[in-house]
Amino acid sequence: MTRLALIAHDEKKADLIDFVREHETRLGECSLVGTGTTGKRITEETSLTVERMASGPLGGDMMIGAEVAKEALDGVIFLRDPLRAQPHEPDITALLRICDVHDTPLATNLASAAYLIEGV
Ligand SMILES: O=C(CO)COP(=O)(O)O
Repeated sequence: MTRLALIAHDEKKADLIDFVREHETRLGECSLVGTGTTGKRITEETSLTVERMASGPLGGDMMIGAEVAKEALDGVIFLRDPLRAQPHEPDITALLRICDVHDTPLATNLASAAYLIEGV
């Protein structure tokens, strides 16, 4: 089964929830993991269940990165907030980097996320 990570910064969480609702059928065929707050909100606000890692600022991005390093993920959708600095920026950069190291599909905006879920 396709295993996907879903992550969004606070300003992008509503967009990700709308995306999940719009693509519920396709995403329902996948196993989903996410950072803490993102996973909680998707689980509460959509029909899908997300396995939750720690919250991003507490190491959640690194936990997702470890899954990528183990090649245990088929893709990562990470809606970053491009307009605000994050306290855990090094963790975010590390996650993006490890996706490139393992050639793991990574979408950081909604348009590319739509392509990603059709392609994985
Ligand atoms: O900060 C995040 C990703 O860098 C997301 O973490 P949360 O889903 O816990 O808000």
